[in-house]
Amino acid sequence: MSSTFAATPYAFQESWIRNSLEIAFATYAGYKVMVALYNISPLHPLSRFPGPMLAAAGYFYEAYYGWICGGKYTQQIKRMHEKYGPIVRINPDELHCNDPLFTDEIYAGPGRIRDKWYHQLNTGGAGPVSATAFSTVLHEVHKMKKAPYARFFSRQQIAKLEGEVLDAAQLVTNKVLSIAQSSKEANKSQHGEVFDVKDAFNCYTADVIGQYAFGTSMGFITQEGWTPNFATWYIPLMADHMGEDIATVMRQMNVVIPGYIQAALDDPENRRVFAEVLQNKSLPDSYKDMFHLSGEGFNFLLAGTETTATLSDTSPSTLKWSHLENKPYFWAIVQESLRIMPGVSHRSARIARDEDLHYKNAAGDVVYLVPRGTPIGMSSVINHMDPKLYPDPEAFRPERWLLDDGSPNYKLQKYLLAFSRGSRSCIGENLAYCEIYIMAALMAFQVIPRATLHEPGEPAEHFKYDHDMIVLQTKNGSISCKISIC
Ligand code: HEM
Repeated sequence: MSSTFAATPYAFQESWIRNSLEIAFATYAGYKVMVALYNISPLHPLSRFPGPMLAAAGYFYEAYYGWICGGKYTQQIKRMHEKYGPIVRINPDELHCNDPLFTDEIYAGPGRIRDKWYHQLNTGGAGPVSATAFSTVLHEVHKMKKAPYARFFSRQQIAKLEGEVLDAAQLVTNKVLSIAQSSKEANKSQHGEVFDVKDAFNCYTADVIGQYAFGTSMGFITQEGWTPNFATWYIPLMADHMGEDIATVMRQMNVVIPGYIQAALDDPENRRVFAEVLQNKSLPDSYKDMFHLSGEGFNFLLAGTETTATLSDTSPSTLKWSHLENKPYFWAIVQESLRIMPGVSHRSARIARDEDLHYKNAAGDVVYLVPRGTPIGMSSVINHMDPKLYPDPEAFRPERWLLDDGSPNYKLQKYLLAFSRGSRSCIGENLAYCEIYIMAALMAFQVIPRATLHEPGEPAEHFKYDHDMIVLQTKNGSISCKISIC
C-alpha cells in the first residue's frame, strides 16, 4: 500500500513531463508546417519566382545538398537554372541569378546600398573574423570598416612593394629546384621527389600577405619542406579532425596573428597596413582594438592564401607585373585560369535594401521585379560556364579572351566574378594579380619545362570543380597538383 502510494507522484510527474514535451513538439512542428505553407503560398513576396517547391518551403532542402551531399548545393542550383530559367528561388528567402548581364545590378558599386545577408555570414566567421568588414551586414558600416584598409591594396600601393612579391616568388622557385636537386642526388634518380606544388604556393601567398600587412614574413617559405602552411591549418577544419584544427585556428586568431599585428604596431616606421590604420581618423576607436585588427589580419591570410594559391601556374617574359599583364596572351591565360578556377565557388548574395531591381533577359521575354530587401546572388562557377559568353565553356581556351586583332577583350573581363564585383568585392585583387603574374612567369621559365605531373587520370577531370567548401573543391577534395622536377 505504502509503495503504491509513494510511486504515484513520480508516475504523475513522468506523464506530466511526457505530455508537456509532446505538446511542445507538436506546437513547434505545427508552427513549422504553417511557416512552410506560408512560404509556398501566393502570399509570400517571392511566390512568383520559379524553383522547386521544397526549396521554397524551408531550409532543409538547401541543408540536404550542403550538409548531407557535402557542398553540392551550387550544382543543384545550376540544374534549377536549366529547368526554371535565369532567376530561381533557392530557399524561402533568397534568389539566385545566372545571367552575367545582370552582374553589375546585383554587385553594384559603392553609390548604391548593398547589404550582405546574415544567412551567408553564419557559415563564414567566428571570433574576431565575425567583426571584420567581410562579415558586416550593413552597407554603411562595411564601407567605414573597409576604407582604411582598402587604400593599402590599390594598384599604386601594390606596385610600390612589388619587389617583395618578386623576392618571395624567387625564393619559392629556388627552393623547389634545390629540393629537387638534393632528392635526385640522394636517390640517384632522374627526378626529384614528388610534391604538391600547391603547398609551395600556399607558403608563397601566406608569406607575401604576412610581409605586406605585418611587415614580417611568416617564415613558411624558409621552413624545411612545404608544410605546415596557413592552408593546412584552416582547411581541415571542415574535414576530419575538427577538435585539434579548431584549436589551431583559434590559436592563430587569438595569439599568433595578434603577435604579428603588435610587432607591426611597435614598428610604425615600417609603415605597414595595421600601424597606418591606427592613425586613420575616419575609423572609430572601437574598431581599432586588437580583436578587430586581428580579425582583419586573419581574413587577409584566409582570403589571400588558398584562393591565390590554386591559380599560380602559367607563362612569359620580363618580371614586372605591369609588363607581364600587358602581354595579351599572358593576360588571356590568367583570365582563363580565373574563369575555370575562380577560387571562391560559393554564391554570395547582396541585398538592395532600398531599391527594387528590374530584371530583363537579353531577348526581352523574361522580366522580373526583385523586391527591395531580397537577398539575390550569383555563383562564379555557374556564370563562368555560360556558353553564350564562353562557347565550349569546359575547355581551357585563352584565345577566347582576345579580339580578332590579338588585343585583350576587356569587355569580357567585366563578367568575371572571380573577385566578385562592386562595393563588396575582393580587397586583395591587385595583390593577387601581382602574385599570380610574377609566380606564373617564374614557373613558366624555371620550373614547368622540367616538371612532370603526378596526378591520376585526365588532368581536366582531376582539376574540375565538383563541390564547395566556400573555396572550390574537386572530386578528391582540395585541389592538389603533385609534380616532380627532372
Ligand atoms: C586569386 C585570389 C583571390 C580570389 C579569387 C579572391 C576572391 C574573393 C571574393 C570572391 C571575395 C568576395 C566574397 C564575398 O562576396 O563574400 C573576396 C573578398 C575578400 N578578399 Fe579576396 N580573393 C583573392 C585574393 C585575396 C587576397 C590576396 C587578399 C588579401 C588581402 C584577399 C582579401 C579579401 C578580403 C579582406 C575580402 C573581403 C572584402 C569585403 O568584405 O569587402 N583576397 N575575395
